[in-house]
Amino acid sequence: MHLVIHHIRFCVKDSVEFSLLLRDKLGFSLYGNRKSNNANCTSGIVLRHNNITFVIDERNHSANGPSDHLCSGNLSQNVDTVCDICFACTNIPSFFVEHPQLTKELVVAPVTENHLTDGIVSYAVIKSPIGNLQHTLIDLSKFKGAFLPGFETYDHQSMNNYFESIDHIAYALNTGRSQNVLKWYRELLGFTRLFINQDDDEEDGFVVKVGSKGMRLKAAHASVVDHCNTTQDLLYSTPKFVVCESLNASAQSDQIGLFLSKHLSEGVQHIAFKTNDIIKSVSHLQSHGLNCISPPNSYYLNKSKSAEIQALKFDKNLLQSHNVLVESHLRSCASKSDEWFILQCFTRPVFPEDTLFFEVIQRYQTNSGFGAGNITALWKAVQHDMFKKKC
Ligand SMILES: O=C(O)C(=O)Cc1ccc(O)cc1
Repeated sequence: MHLVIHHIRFCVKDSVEFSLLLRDKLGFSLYGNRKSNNANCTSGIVLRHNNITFVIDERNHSANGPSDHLCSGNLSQNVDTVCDICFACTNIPSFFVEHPQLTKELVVAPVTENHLTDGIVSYAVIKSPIGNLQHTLIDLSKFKGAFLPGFETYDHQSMNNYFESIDHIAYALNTGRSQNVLKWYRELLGFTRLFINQDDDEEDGFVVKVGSKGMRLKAAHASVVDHCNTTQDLLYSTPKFVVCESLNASAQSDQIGLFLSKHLSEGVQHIAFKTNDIIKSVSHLQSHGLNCISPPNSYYLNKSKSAEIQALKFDKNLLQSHNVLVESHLRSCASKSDEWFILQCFTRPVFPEDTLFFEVIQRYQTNSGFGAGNITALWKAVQHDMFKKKC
């Protein structure tokens, strides 16, 4: 099954406030709203930024949204959170036939076909293996309407261009759970393992260890189809997940443990936006008051990092003032084809519970992996940032 992320749905206490943050600080535009008979309804705000679409719903314990489950529901959340990652795909009925393991308990809404004036929409909703998160599968190949049935859309000329698409989504998991979560995505949605970098071991994943603390990371991506033109196209729109677990099951003293205790379950820890000009993107965040995490002081002072930055012909001061991390592989001679670099910057958490954060990533000649050095630097920076209040 070929999957593309259609939208990500959030469930928050105050949808207007979170939408304002996304609009003012991250440059999202208002694209639509869920139609409602209630004039005061603030749920179902649709925001767009290039190829990224978010739907913002409000937490609600008494009513769980319209009963048809079409990109709604799962609102009974105790904290602000990502509650649904919706995949556009085709052939949903055969997906269910091929996966008899999808028992009733795992299906939130069975395959439903809606015949509308704008065409036909088929969808189903399944529970993901992760905490409070569900996946909507939606087939819009026979739908000619704007966004989705049940939503009204607006013209949005003021489209910003700070981010192009979603590069990857990271999940925070309980210790020991990565293998089962990846197995679920492999067996049900046909994901394949993606190696984080050359130090990633098939079984053990990529381990970051600083002192007695650390985390284990593994990654996977959805299968790619062969009707795209280039490998670039293939990975561009393909969902990619990174799963992260603490090395220490009882730790609340690390960022994964702290996420789990504040989020009250496993869930989406960060969403990475791809850009082709990280300085422009981060300048926008900074000038609109969305702070990014500063790497440790020693990061830019390190001699080999300075040499790496110089070899890439980047301005070290500019990178430092924008809190941008750098990782590269440059060949000094012969073929330039295996040169690559990754530039990354991470925002502070955006929810009141200090859970979800965003990442901005710029890639050159690498579509998938993550630099070992950048991950370790981020781990140190986040540890410092999250726990300095407690010191
Ligand atoms: O580098 C990335 O973008 C990753 O996704 C890896 C990662 C995952 C979780 C962390 O807390 C820090 C880094």
